[in-house]
Amino acid sequence: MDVEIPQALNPGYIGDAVKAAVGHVVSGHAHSTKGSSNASIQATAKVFGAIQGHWLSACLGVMLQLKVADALVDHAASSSSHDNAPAGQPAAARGAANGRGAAADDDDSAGMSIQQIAAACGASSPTATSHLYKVLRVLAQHEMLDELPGRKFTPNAATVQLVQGEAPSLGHMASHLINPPKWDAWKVLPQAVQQGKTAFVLAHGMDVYQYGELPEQAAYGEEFMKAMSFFTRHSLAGGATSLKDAYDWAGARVILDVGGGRGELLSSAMSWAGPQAKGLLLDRQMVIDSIDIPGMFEAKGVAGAAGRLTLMSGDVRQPFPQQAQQAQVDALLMKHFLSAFSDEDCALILKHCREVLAPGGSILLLQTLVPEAGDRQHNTCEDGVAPGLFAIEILAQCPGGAWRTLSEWQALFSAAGLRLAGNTSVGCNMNLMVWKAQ
Ligand SMILES: C[S@@+](CC[C@H](N)C(=O)[O-])C[C@H]1O[C@@H](n2cnc3c(N)ncnc32)[C@H](O)[C@@H]1O
Repeated sequence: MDVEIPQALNPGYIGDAVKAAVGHVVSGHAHSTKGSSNASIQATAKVFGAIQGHWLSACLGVMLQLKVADALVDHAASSSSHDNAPAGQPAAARGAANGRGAAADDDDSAGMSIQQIAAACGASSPTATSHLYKVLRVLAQHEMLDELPGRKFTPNAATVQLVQGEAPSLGHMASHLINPPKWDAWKVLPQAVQQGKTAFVLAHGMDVYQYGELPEQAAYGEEFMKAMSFFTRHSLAGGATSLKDAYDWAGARVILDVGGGRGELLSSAMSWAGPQAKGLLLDRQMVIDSIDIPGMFEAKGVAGAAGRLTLMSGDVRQPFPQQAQQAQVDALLMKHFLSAFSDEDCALILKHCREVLAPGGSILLLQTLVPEAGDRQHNTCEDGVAPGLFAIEILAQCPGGAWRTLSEWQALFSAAGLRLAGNTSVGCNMNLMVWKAQ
């Protein structure tokens, strides 16, 4: 049924006086036409969208830091276990299934009241509860959770993903990306751009990896690693072609993952390559020390992983360790890794990569591609990742780094004597680029 919205309440309604004023400001003429005023309103809407994106991110930061998603999902799970609803079914869905409606106010299981949430999040003074309510209300308007009548909230599909538990999740990724140390960097972005510096270094006096190695930032470092493990698994999900099908893994006897994190990708590659494959992983010492071989490799069916795996610590700007030099690598993986380095460092790293490749071996570059200039169709990936914005996130954190366009990668690789032998979209935001010696 169509409902007529009174003009005064309709945000799309703009009175004639306002139209005239906007037309005057934009065109410099008092006699604005309808077309020009609409165009200017649309342009204004884009600017407000950009401004408000920053505020929405700050509100999401509140939800993450106060662990609101964890409280809501825990509450829904414990409510579910108290009645005969199917296990794991959220309270709201259960209310609907019972025929009482999800918004049953008197039913403690139909969502959590703002007072309960505030108490669980350490924000229980009346003013804090009122602040939190307003933040959660706007997050509900943006579908991060659902609001019910009576200032109650229930988890939805996004809330469930924002839980920051033991297993790597979108919650860890979101918290990592919008946590205070990163905000410090965004605050000084204008100066960093003007001075050609790295914003994170300007804000903290060190790069993001050095920061994560500080003993007092252990939780930050751990969250970063969980965020990366989540993003690897996520980026390769969905899409028309899977990474498993996009490459002849059976032909890879030796696989090296450079900057491979905790082995999320290498363990999958080894499981696809079969029981004869050997794996090597190169990363920083603190990452190598945190790798759980049974939990990551054996769990994915890489039988006898400990005997087939070589874990190496080192800095990729130095020649790779001896074990890699002797390995004759068939498939050298780099996922969301090379993008952290400047063009000069990339040239050095590619030289080191070439030194360990077997004749005929391939470099498998897995990156989210920034669209080429003028290509507006690929501004946003299927999962909402905007590669051009992520490019700035990396630019702000990693000296000289940025996500790049295909032609920018081609320039770097061809200068290193490598040619593009294949480029396939794999997963929801990822391309597999295969490079071979020219
Ligand atoms: C963005 S993460 C990507 C990890 C993994 N490839 C993935 O996609 O999940 C970058 C990785 O590079 C490692 N790294 C950063 N600088 C490095 C360096 N100079 N030498 C070796 N590893 C480095 C980090 O420890 C981290 O594990």
